[in-house]
Amino acid sequence: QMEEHQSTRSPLSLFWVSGPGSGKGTQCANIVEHFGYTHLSAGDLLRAEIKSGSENGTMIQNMIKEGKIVPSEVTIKLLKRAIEENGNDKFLIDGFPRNEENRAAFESVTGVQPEFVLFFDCSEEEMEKRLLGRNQGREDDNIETIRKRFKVYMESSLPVIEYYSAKGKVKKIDATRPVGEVFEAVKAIFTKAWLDEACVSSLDFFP
Ligand SMILES: Nc1ncnc2c1ncn2[C@@H]1O[C@H](COP(=O)(O)OP(=O)(O)OP(=O)(O)O)[C@@H](O)[C@H]1O
Ligand SMILES: Nc1ccn([C@H]2C[C@H](O)[C@@H](COP(=O)(O)O)O2)c(=O)n1
Ligand SMILES: [Mg+2]
Repeated sequence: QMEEHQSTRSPLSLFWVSGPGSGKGTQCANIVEHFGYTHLSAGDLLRAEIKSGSENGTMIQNMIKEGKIVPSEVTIKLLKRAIEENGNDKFLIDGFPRNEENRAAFESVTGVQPEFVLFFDCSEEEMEKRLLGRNQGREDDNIETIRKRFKVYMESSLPVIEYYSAKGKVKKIDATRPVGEVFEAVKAIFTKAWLDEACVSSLDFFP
């Protein structure tokens, strides 16, 4: 059982919840370079855990192959460690929260609420085409696993987007467009968020 609210730091975090193959990994380098966020992909952390030969490795590998969501306790421990080991105070957390359990557990363990939630809207047809053409040797880039991942996305991840949408926190981008156009839309959102933040700080300064 993880202790709650262990960390004294309260970094700014953004969640990035979108369908498999919608283009998150492709856009992250640009966001890191232009806006200074540290990109943390829950999927990458889980894959690294498999490679490291950890005791959970086989369980994680089997779940990823089946397109299932790994128990929150495991994923949050990895995210929390990555945040604590990093000196940055701005994190873009990709592929998380994937379901209601992920969301509620992260909140109760870290006490952190996302500033906003980035949502790449992309058709299933386009995402399937992209995943089948990805060619990065991922064990879940096969049509059987892809179909399972889409089902889990619809049933478990979309409700999380709806949850944040009701709180006015979702920034939606049409991700079906070419990479450059998607980045232009991303840039507009991050620039606005940056200006809003600067505005709040200057109000603090000149009350
Ligand atoms: N806007 C785009 N137009 C066409 N192809 C794209 C676009 N964005 C990404 N791709 C391609 O689609 C594939 C999947 O992209 P990427 O790995 O970035 O998706 P992802 O959202 O991170 O997926 P996952 O959730 O499975 O990690 C890659 O081969 C990438 O080159
Ligand atoms: N919060 C998460 C994130 C990812 N996973 C597992 C299940 C996913 O299908 C797989 C790949 O993730 P991706 O790289 O596509 O973001 O990793 C999870 O269980 N929980
Ligand atoms: Mg990815």
